Amino acid sequence: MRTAYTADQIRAAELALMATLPEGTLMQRAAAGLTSVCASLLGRVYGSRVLLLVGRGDNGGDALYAGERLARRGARVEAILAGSKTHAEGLAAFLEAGGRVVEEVGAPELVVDGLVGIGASGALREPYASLVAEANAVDALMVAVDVPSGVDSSTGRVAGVAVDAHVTVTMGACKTGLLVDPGAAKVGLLEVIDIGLGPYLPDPDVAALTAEDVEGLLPRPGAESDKYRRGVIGIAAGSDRYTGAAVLSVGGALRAGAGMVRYAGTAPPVQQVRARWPEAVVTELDHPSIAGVGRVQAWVAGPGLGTGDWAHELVAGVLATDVPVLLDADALTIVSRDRGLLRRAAPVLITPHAGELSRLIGVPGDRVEASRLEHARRAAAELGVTVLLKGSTTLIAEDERPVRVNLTGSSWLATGGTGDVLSGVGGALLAAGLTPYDAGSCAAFLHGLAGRIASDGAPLAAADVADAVPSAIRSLRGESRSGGRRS
Ligand SMILES: NC(=O)C1=CN([C@@H]2O[C@H](COP(=O)(O)OP(=O)(O)OC[C@H]3O[C@@H](n4cnc5c(N)ncnc54)[C@H](OP(=O)(O)O)[C@@H]3O)[C@@H](O)[C@H]2O)[C@@H](O)CC1
Ligand SMILES: Nc1ncnc2c1ncn2[C@@H]1O[C@H](COP(=O)(O)OP(=O)(O)O)[C@@H](O)[C@H]1O
Ligand SMILES: [K+]
Repeated sequence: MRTAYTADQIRAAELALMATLPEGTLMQRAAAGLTSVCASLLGRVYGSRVLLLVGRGDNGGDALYAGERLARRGARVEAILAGSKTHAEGLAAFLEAGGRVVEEVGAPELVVDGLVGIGASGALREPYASLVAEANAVDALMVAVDVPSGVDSSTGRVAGVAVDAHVTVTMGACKTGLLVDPGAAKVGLLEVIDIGLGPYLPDPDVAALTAEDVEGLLPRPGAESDKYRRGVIGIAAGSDRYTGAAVLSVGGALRAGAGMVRYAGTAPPVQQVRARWPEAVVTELDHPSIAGVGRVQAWVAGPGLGTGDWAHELVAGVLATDVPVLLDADALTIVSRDRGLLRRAAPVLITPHAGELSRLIGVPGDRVEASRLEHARRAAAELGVTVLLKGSTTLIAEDERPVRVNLTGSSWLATGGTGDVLSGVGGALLAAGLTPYDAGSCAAFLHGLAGRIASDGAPLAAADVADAVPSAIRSLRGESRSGGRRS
C-alpha cells in the first residue's frame, strides 16, 4: 500500500522526530536526498548549470543546501531569492560553496523549485507566480522540492499557476496532493526521501493499492468453486437507444471473472448482448421489473439505461433488493432526482464522473473537478454510500476510511464506453464478495492497468479494455515486483 498524508500530519510527525535529533538534521537529510536525485538527473555534476528558485521558508532552505552540495561538486549554481526573506544559514552555506545570487532565470540545465512546500496556502502570489510561469517555459529539467509550488500539498488543488515538474523529490512521506489531480498531473516522477519520519506518521489520509495488494484481495477460484459461489452478477443496463453500454458492462463483468452474468434489458440490447456474449444468461424485459431474472449476489444498474419512468422503476427495483448494488451513469441521474432510493440496508457503490457527482451533491462540476478529494469525501458522507469518482485519477471514498487513490490508468481511457466496462468489473468483484471499498479500488486498478495494456501508447476502444482485463489480472504478479507505477 502506498500511503500519503496531509501537510498537518507531516508537520506533526516532523516535530516529533525533530525533538529527538540535533537541530538542522532533517534539512540536511532532505538536502542530501535532493542532491542525489539532481546529480543523477544531470549525469555529470561538474560544470552543469543549475538554477535554484528560493522562497522564504524551509522549502527554500532545502534548495539552498542542495545547491551548496552541487556547487561543491563543481556545478555552476545560481539562485533567485524570491521571498521577502531567505533561510539565513542555507544562504550562507550556499554562498560559501561558491553559489551566486542572480535576478534572471537565464539558461539552466536544471531548475530546483524551492519556492513553497507544505507551508503554502492558496494561489501563488507575486513574484512567485510570474517566476514559475517563466521557469516552466525554460527548456530545463524541473525538480520540485517536496511539492511542485502552486499545488496544495493536502488536497491536490491548483488555484493558479503551478510548477510543472519532471521530478518531485518529497521529504519523509508522500503528500496527499501529489496523488490527487489536478495537482498529481504536475508532479512528474515521484521520489520519496526517507528522513526517518516513518515511526511518527499517523494513519494515512489517502492510500493507493499496489499490484501486490490487488493480487491479495482478488478472489481466485479453487477446487471447491462453482459458478454460483464465484459470484453471480445481475446487470440492468442498455436501452433501445444505447445498446452498446449493455454489451460493454457485461463484457467487463465476464472478463473480470464473474461466475455468471445475468443480463436484463429490452429486446434491442438483449439481442446485442446475446450476439457478443453467449456466456451471459439474458432476460428480455417487457416491463421494468427484475422479478423474473433470478438470484444474484450483486447488481449493476445504469449504463445506457435512460432516465425516464421505465428506467426509474427498474433502478428502484434493483435498489429494493437485499444485495450490494453498483450504480453508474443514468442510474446516478435517477437517484440524484430521488435520493430516497439510496435508503437501503445493503451497500451501494456509486461510480460517477465529476459531472454526475456534481448533480448528486448539487455542486457545480468545475468545483468538483478543482477539489475532487473534498467532494468525493463529502458525497460519501452525505449519501452514506461508497463513492468511486472517475477521472484522470480515480478516487474511492467511504466515510471514516482513508480515501483510496488509483495510480494505474492511461489518458487513452478518456473515450466513450470505458466507464461501462468499469461498472461490469466493479460489479463482478462485488458479486464475488469484496466490500464496495475493495471492489471499487480493485476495479479501478484493474481497469487502469487494462487500459494501459490495451493502449500501449495508442488509441483504444472500450471493448479492448474489457478484453485486456484478464491480461491485467495475469500481470499482477509481475507488476507486484516492479511496483505498479503510473505511466
Ligand atoms: N519541518 C521539517 O522538519 C522539515 C521541512 N522541510 C522542508 O520545509 C518545508 C516547509 O517549510 P515552511 O514551513 O517554512 O514552509 P514553506 O512551504 O517553505 O514556505 C511557506 C512560506 O511561503 C509563504 N507562502 C505561503 N503561501 C504562499 C503563496 N500562495 N504564495 C507565495 N508565498 C506563500 C509564506 O510566507 P508568508 O505568507 O508568511 O509571508 C510562508 O512563510 C517543507 O515543504 C520541506 O521542503 C524539510 O527540510 C524536511 C524537514
Ligand atoms: N484523462 C484520463 N486519464 C485516465 N483515465 C481517464 C481519463 N479520463 C477518463 N478516464 C477514465 O475513463 C473512464 C471513463 O468513464 P466515463 O466517464 O463513465 O465514460 P463512459 O460513460 O463513456 O463510459 C473512467 O474509468 C475514467 O476514470
Ligand atoms: K516546492
